[in-house]
Amino acid sequence: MFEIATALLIGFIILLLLLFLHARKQNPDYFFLVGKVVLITGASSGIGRACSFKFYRHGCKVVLCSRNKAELIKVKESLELQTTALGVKAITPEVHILDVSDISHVEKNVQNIIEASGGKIDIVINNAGVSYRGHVTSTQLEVFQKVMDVNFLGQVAVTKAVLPYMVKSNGGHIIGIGSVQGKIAVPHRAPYTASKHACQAFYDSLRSEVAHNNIHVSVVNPGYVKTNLSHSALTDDGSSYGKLDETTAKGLHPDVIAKFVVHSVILKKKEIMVAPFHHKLVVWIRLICPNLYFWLMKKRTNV
Ligand SMILES: NC(=O)C1=CN([C@@H]2O[C@H](COP(=O)(O)OP(=O)(O)OC[C@H]3O[C@@H](n4cnc5c(N)ncnc54)[C@H](OP(=O)(O)O)[C@@H]3O)[C@@H](O)[C@H]2O)C=CC1
Ligand SMILES: CCCCCCCCCCCCCCCC(=O)OCC(=O)COP(=O)(O)O
Repeated sequence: MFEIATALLIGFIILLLLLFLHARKQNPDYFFLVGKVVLITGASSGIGRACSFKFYRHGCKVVLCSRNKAELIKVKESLELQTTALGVKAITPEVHILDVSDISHVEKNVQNIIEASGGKIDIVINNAGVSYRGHVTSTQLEVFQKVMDVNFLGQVAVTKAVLPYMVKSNGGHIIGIGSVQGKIAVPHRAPYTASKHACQAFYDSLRSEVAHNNIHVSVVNPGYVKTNLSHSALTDDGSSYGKLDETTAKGLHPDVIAKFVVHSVILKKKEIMVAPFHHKLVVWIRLICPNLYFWLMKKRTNV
């Protein structure tokens, strides 16, 4: 009887210890971010803009990049009206024009941006992206090329530009903003979902290559988010779709995604999916029961 009670007590103490260690691991240390240099692509709108606010408020130096300088300046001005969290000193944001689809120049352009911001880079948020609405049969090949350039090769080129700096300083964090569509393909999104699947594979491959350099790689996969994404989506002939889809309008607030991006850095998460339960279920169905997934997707197809 005495031995059983002792064994139960020891078991209970071990359980408490494990719970304590787990809670410590999950407890975000926001001070970790203070003074870090964070480069954000697509910072003029939506998720990128929301990330700029979160990292700025945590005391980071945010380097805001996109093609639209006027919009970036507006983001910078709004940031400067903010107070920082944790009572830390704010660092003036920087604004730089960067077109991630200008593939042959992106590496050099990003290196110039890093040098102009002090020659140091701690965190990169590869967020710039464009979506698509159309049918494969009627879509010009140039549209596939454009979506892949912005969403995939753009992220690869920015990553390649920052890696030498991170290797040299023996640390860094690269975050790819993917999508649920990097896990499952849906109809009428062929180039978009292909680009997001490519990114997922790229980061999964890169993660193990750079781990020994103390460089962390996270992929954040959102479901629908209320941004301009459907508006600027490309169509079959390369023109913009120009509409706010109902799915987008009813999507999550970009701040929610930005909060998970911050957590992915602080908690060094390899992958986070920020989506409703039924989206996560379809990802599992694709793995476990592919024929059910094929049937579900056929039902979603407008022909
Ligand atoms: N909204 C959603 O439902 C979801 C979005 N995502 C992903 O989130 C990311 C951000 O999109 P989101 O905020 O929703 O959409 P927005 O359209 O609001 O923002 C897209 C951003 O990307 C920038 N961008 C587009 N093309 C280029 C380019 N060639 N070079 C540089 N920047 C570019 C735009 O800046 P500018 O025009 O100033 O250059 C803009 O800042 C994308 O990767 C998207 O795939 C993932 C899942 C769901
Ligand atoms: C047996 C039970 C099955 C439950 C079935 C539910 C069926 C729902 C299908 C859901 C498909 C998931 C789509 C997810 C799409 C998504 O969230 O993508 C995020 C984006 O990147 C959005 O970009 P877009 O340009 O497509 O707006």
